[in-house]
Amino acid sequence: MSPFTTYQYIITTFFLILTLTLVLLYKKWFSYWKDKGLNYIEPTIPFGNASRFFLGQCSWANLFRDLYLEVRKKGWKHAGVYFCGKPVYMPVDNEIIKRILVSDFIHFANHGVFVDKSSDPLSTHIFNMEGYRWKNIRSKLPIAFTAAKMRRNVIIMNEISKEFIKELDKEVNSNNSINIKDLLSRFTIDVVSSCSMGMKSNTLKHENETLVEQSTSFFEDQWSRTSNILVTLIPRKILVMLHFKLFNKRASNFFLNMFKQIKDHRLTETVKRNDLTDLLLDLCDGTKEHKDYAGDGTMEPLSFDEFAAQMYVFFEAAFETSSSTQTFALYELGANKEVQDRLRNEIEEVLKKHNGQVTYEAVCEMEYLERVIDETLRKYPVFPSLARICTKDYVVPGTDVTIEKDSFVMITNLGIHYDPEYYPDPMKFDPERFTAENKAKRPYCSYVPFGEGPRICLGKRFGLWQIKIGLISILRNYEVSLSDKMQLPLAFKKTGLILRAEGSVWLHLEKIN
Ligand code: HEM
Repeated sequence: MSPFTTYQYIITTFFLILTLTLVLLYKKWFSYWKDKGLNYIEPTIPFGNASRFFLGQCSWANLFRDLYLEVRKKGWKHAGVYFCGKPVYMPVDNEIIKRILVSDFIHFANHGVFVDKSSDPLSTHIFNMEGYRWKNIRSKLPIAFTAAKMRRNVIIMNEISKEFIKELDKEVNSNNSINIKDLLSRFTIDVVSSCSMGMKSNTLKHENETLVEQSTSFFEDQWSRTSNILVTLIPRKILVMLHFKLFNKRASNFFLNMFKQIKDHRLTETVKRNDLTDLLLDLCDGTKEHKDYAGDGTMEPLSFDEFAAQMYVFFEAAFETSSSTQTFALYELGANKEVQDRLRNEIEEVLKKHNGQVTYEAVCEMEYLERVIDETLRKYPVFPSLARICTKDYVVPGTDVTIEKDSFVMITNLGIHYDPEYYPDPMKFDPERFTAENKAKRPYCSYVPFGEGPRICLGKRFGLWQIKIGLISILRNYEVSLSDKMQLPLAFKKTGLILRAEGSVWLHLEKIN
C-alpha cells in the first residue's frame, strides 16, 4: 500500500467515525422530548427545528412564531422543539403560558442571558440579573415611572418634539423620502437622555453623533444573531472560562465613561432631580440602609459597574423599542389612510378642548390613539420573544410532563399575536380589535407585547408615553404616505433578536397648514 493511500484511509476512517459519533449523539439529543412523552416537531440533523434560522432564511422571531403556529395547527397544548441539539419547551396553550409567566413564575424567574461581571461589566443589568439580586433591584425601580413623574416627563417630551418637528421640516423641504427610523431614534435618544439622565444629548441637532453610533451596539452585539446562538447553545461556565464578551470594547468604554461623568456631575449638584439617575445613585450610597425586597433584610449597595449597567439598559431599552414601534405605526398609517384620518381627527378634536396643548390629561382622552398603538404592538411586538429558564423542576399541570431545571422555555409573543384564534386575519392592521368589547373576548395573556408577570417590562408606561407624543407631533403636522422608495411588503430583518424592518421605512410627509 502506498503512503498516500494509507493517509486517505486514515482520513476516511476518521470522518466515518466522526459522522457516526455525531449521528449517534444527535439521535440521543433528539430523543429527549420523545422520552419525556411530549409531542415534538420532527427535527433534522444538524440544526434541529432551526434550519431556516441557521441558513439565514428567517429571523429568530419568525422561527419561533412559525413553530408556535405549527404546534397550534396540530391542536397540541405544548410541544418540544430543538434549537440545534438543544431541547426547547414551547407552550402554546393560554393557561400554560399564564402559569409560566405569572402564577408559577417561581419556577421560571430568569431570562437565562449570559452575565460575566469581570469581563463584561455592562452585562449586569436588570434584564440579565437573576434571583435575590434581581428581586431587590426590581423592587426599587418602579417609582421611577409613577404617574407624577410621567407628568413631568410629558413636559420634557413636548419640548423635544418641537425640535423634532423643526428637523422634520428641514428634511421634508429638501427630500421627497424620509428615512423615518433615523429621526425617530434621535427623538427617543434625546427624550430618554433628558428624562432619565438630565442630559441634553441634542442628537436631533446632530451634536452627538458618537452617542447615536454607539447606541446601536447593544442590539447589534449583545442581541445579535451570533451572540444569541452562542449564549443559547454553550453552557455559561464555558463562556466564562473563555472570557466571552457580549459587548464590544469601544461601546462598553464609551458608556462606562459617559455614566461616570453623569455620576460625578450629579454628586456636585445640590438640587435633587428625582429621576432614574438619582434613584440609582441613591442605591449606590453605602452610608444608607436599603431594605431588601421582602423588607426584612438589607440590600447591598450597587457598585459603579452595576449603576452603569442599569443606566445602560434603561437607555437602550427605551430608545430602540419606542422608535421602532413609532416607525411600524407610521408605516401602517401610511398604508391605511382611513385609520390615519380617523386618528388625526381624534387628536384635533381632543386638543381643541385643551387649547391646542398636548397635556397629560389631553393624551389620556385619546382612545383611538391607544387602539392604534395596541394594534401596532400586536402586529409588531418589537421585543418578540419571552424566553425563560426553568429554575426548578416543574410538572406541567394536568400532564405527566416534567420540565427539568435549566431547560430553555420559549414563549413567543409574536406567535401569540399572529394566532388566528385570537386575531382572525392576523396580517390585517385593524385597531378595532382593541375596543373594550373585543379585548374582553380574548383570554388573559393573548396580548403580551410587554411580557407579563413579575418580569413584565419596567418601562412600559414611559415607552407608551414617548410613542404617543412622537405620533401626535407627526400627525398634527403632516399627512403621511409610503414613499415610492419603500420596499413592499415590509419584512423583518433576519439578524438580531428584536423586530426591525429590513431596509429602511421610507415615508413621504406633506405639511398640513
Ligand atoms: C414599545 C416599547 C417597549 C416594549 C414593546 C418593551 C418590551 C419588553 C419586553 C417584552 C420585556 C421582557 C418581558 C418578559 O420577559 O416578560 C421587557 C423588559 C424590560 N424592559 Fe421593556 N419594552 C419597551 C420599552 C421599554 C422602555 C421605554 C424601558 C425603559 C424606560 C424598558 C425597560 C425594560 C427593562 C428594564 C426590562 C427588564 C425587566 C426585568 O427583567 O425585570 N422597556 N420589555
